[in-house]
Amino acid sequence: MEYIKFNEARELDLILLGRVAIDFNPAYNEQVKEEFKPLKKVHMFEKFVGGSPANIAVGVTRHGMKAGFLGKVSDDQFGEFVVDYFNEQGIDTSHITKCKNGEKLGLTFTEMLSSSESSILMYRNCIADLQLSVEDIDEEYIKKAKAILISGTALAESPSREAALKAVMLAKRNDVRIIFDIDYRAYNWKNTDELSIYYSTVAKEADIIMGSREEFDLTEKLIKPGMTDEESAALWQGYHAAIVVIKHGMKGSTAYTRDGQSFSIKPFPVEARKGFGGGDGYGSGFLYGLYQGWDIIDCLEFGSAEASMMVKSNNCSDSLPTPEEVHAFIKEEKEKFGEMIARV
Ligand SMILES: Nc1ncnc2c1ncn2[C@@H]1O[C@H](COP(=O)(O)OP(=O)(O)OP(=O)(O)O)[C@@H](O)[C@H]1O
Ligand SMILES: O=C(O)C[C@@H](O)[C@H](O)C(=O)CO
Repeated sequence: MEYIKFNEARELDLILLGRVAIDFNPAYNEQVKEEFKPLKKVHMFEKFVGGSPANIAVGVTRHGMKAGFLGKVSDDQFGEFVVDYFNEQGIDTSHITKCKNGEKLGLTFTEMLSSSESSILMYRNCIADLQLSVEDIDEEYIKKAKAILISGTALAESPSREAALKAVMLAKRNDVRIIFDIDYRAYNWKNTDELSIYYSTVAKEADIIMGSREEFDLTEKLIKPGMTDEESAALWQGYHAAIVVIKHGMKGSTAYTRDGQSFSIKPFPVEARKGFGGGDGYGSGFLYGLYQGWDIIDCLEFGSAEASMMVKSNNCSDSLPTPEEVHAFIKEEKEKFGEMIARV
């Protein structure tokens, strides 16, 4: 069954809007094998593009999809690094602009303490990505896409908040599907009422909503707190959502479709290096499957496999796999643990 229809005539599969940053992760390669350790003890870092929508842009592009990015970068070498990296990947950068008042890209230092403990130290003063403004949102560009993905981080502050809302409105009137990745990052928000106001505004317009249970709770705070997953899915499907994906970390995740069905998947067991990046692998893989017209359970399995591959890796962007690599990973895991390893 087809749950969502994309306008196939469109040149871009997906435009992603929002956060791009620089990740500094403890170096890990054959020459420099840094083990798990507190951040203060780390001597060498590797630099990567980071930020959830940026990572998903890389992920879907690795899968052969045509993506564009709508965002703001710093007018310095880190900004150039992002644009160069995106260009090398084949992401359309025509609508990435430079900040004019010295705002800087966020710097994220990841602490990897053990396979179940990781955290980030974030430098986000005078931040570039939240400078995206309504002038940057061009209707002609939005019209080129089958879908737009809004990262919830973009709603944290003006002027990015209005830019994201404008993009949603223009998508709506131009037959562009809206994907809302709630992408809650506490460091961006002043209070949870604001968060519920803006998240729910976009969720009401979205065709696909993806988030963790905690993220749905935050979104629903001013509507009806304490809902079950089934109640949340029904609420958003009462607006526009055709698919609502609710994640419960290691317990697994479920996609609720508008015809009242639900499909669940568990993570593939791996030795994780960090918790970050799982959601971006999941989103890239799930969306790829959806664009291929796969059954929802296959999209979920692919997303879950890609998530497991990403938590195992040392970064959230550069290691994003090709479809062949994800298929090979799934095959290997099934040979080891059985056909139903991730399926519920
Ligand atoms: N330790 C792990 N082992 C295997 N898979 C994992 C692990 N941690 C997370 N995942 C996978 O990653 C998915 C997304 O993880 P999580 O719920 O933490 O999302 P998130 O907070 O959106 O992640 P991100 O930091 O990338 O935004 C999970 O649903 C699961 O499939
Ligand atoms: O920005 C973060 O919260 C973590 C980043 O290191 C990472 O690139 C990411 O965005 C994961 O979703």
